[in-house]
Amino acid sequence: MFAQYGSAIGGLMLLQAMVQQYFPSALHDLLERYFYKWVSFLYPYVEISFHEFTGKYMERSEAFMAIQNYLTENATSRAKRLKADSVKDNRPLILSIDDYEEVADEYNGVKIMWSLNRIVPTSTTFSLYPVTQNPRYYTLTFHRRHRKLITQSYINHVLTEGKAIASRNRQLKLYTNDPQDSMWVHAVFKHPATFETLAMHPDKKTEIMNDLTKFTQRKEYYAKIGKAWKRGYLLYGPPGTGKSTMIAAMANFLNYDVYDLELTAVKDNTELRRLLIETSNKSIIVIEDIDCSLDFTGQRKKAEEENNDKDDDPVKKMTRTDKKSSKVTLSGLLNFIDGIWSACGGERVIIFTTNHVDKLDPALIRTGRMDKHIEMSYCCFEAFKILAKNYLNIERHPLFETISQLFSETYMTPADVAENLMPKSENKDVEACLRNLIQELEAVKKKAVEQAQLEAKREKQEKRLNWWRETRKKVEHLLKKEN
Ligand SMILES: Nc1ncnc2c1ncn2[C@@H]1O[C@H](COP(=O)(O)OP(=O)(O)OP(=O)(O)O)[C@@H](O)[C@H]1O
Ligand SMILES: [Mg+2]
Repeated sequence: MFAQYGSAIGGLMLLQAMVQQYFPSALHDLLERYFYKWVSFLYPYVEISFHEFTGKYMERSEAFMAIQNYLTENATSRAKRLKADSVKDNRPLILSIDDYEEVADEYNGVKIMWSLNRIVPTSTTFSLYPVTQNPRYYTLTFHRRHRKLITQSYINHVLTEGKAIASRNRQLKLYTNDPQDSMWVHAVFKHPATFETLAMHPDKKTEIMNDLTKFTQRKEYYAKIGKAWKRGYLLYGPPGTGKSTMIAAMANFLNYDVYDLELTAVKDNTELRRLLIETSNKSIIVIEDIDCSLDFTGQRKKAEEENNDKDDDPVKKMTRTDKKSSKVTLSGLLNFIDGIWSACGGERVIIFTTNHVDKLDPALIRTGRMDKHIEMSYCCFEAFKILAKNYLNIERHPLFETISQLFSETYMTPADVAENLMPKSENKDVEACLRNLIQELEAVKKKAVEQAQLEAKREKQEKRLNWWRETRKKVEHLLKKEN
């Protein structure tokens, strides 16, 4: 049908060229007007082009990329000529429709044609296009009676779907700020941690996952209340309880890039602002160990540091110098977090981690700044079961009862539990690993009991000493009185 219409249009084109050459201009204008009426009468199809490069500086068009993703996923199975794109990092081969190929799509029962074409230059001129080949463009063809549906709904559907596919398939990146030139440098982010493998009570895990999902779906809500589309998490807990693992699991869950911001490498607030502005949408900004990163606690810490200056330990000295040379302030950081992203739009998660939540300035952790405080604590039996599944591929075992009892009596970090569950040699079986853990748990429990006894003894001695001191004071007082 398209071919028949095409030859009819070709005939009309020839006629138009003859008219231009042989008829006077007044008549030629009149005929041209009718020409377009005939064309639209004979060819009831509407065509829309989406070019690969657009704008003054010929940037790659987002719409073009979204359409490419959409067609690759939805329509390539129906295309006859496909192009295989080279891929890195063992990712699956990407098949997209080849140049000058057409594919049909259907939307609400309406047939739509897509074709991929290239612009053929009329003369050899200097090209602004960043590729040596002729730039491509997609043409969308549909019957004019569906104009409203296509322009108001279908195109939007293709672009949204295409962007979602890109976000699903994109390679996550891990950025870190380079202390030399204070720029973000990145590597591919490939951390195997997921919420499934994270050892934590399932209820707590579900709560965090729901919180993240709700956040990603609330674009309109944040716009309505006039707040930046961001969410702040404070992860706190002893070393080895999975704070960094949780960040990786969040990044994999949300499919967000991670920006690991090393505050001690940031010179001043201006630099901090630039780094924060340069972060992309859909990203997690991480500031680890905030209590060690900066002089967050203000005056209280200064006094402490003056005392510490007498300390000659070279490592401690170096960290102190780092802290002093960085002029980033607590208020600067908080203002940026609140201010910049209100203007930047885009969804961002900011995560602070600390081992000592009690040492943080209340201004930093007050509600509104950090939306959710997550305690990463010692391993419980529920969390152990996840580690046992990860490391030993078991869901139950007769020794679980003993282990459950021990977890209710003592503390061990998930990192230590994981370490003890790991088979140390080839011939170690599941039971040997579990017995190894039991032995370690018992040793920790014994140590804790001994520690507690020692503490109790010390407390008792202290009390006795105090009683003697008091009594001596009283006796001395009485003797003085009598004299
Ligand atoms: N909750 C957990 N679930 C699964 N693995 C864990 C968990 N916690 C710790 N691990 C294991 O222990 C290792 C260390 O944990 P991680 O680095 O996440 O601890 P952390 O809380 O960030 O410690 P730090 O305070 O020292 O930075 C991880 O590589 C992981 O294998
Ligand atoms: Mg960590």
